[in-house]
Amino acid sequence: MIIGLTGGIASGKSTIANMLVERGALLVDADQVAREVVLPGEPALEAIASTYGQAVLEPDGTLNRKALGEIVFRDKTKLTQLEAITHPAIRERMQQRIHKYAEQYPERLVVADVPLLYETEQQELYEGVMVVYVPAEVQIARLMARNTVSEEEAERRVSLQMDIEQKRKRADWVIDNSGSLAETKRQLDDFWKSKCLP
Ligand SMILES: CC(C)(COP(=O)(O)OP(=O)(O)OC[C@H]1O[C@@H](n2cnc3c(N)ncnc32)[C@H](O)[C@@H]1O)[C@@H](O)C(=O)NCCC(=O)NCCS
Ligand SMILES: Nc1ncnc2c1ncn2[C@@H]1O[C@H](COP(=O)(O)OP(=O)(O)OP(=O)(O)O)[C@@H](O)[C@H]1O
Repeated sequence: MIIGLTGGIASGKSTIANMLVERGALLVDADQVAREVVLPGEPALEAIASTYGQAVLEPDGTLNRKALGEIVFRDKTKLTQLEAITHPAIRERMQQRIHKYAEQYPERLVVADVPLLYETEQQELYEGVMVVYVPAEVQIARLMARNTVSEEEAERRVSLQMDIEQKRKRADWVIDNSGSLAETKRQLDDFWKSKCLP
């Protein structure tokens, strides 16, 4: 079984993905793949440097993610431009990895953590989509704490994605992560049992 895992920024996707891996799922993480396609030598990194300038590179030639984030999260046009550079390569690698896992381990759950799954209309690629839900104000508070950004910056990053209430409505399974981690784990146990996973 191959499922998509999504939610809003800082809603807890990685936290939930790790819990599913502890239970035996195999994970393919779009944020991780997004990091791989911009490693030195990759065509996407060259395109980024020529589009945004040398200031988005570290002295050793790797991507300065914070600098690029500050440019693109401030300007939707620039973010769309970055997505046009990176998304085709991310999507291709994700699909290769997902199908390799599914063929190699047909009895196991394969989870694709894709933050922009609904924004990029990828729901049809999966047998179902699990949405990690927290209200927007919790998202903003957790984002401020994790990334040490201002409330204004956190609100802006949240507003660049589809509203989390919309994602919740489209979900096949909703995990409410606004309570304790133990409560979240209990919901995942119920999901695991309902799918008769080993
Ligand atoms: C701008 C970049 C360099 C900032 O890197 P940084 O290390 O600070 O953040 P990180 O990659 O860990 O992303 C954190 C979160 O930001 C959000 N986010 C990332 N990219 C986007 C985007 N294009 N649109 C909206 N939200 C986004 C996601 O919720 C993601 O989980 C990076 O996010 C990036 O390369 N984004 C473009 C590729 C992309 O769309 N990735 C999303 C997964 S497909
Ligand atoms: N139930 C919870 N209670 C308190 N804090 C939590 C809970 N779940 C996650 N967190 C914290 O909230 C922050 C966001 O969680 P996480 O990094 O898993 O989100 P994410 O959806 O993967 O984020 P991103 O979209 O930015 O990749 C982290 O600092 C995490 O430790």
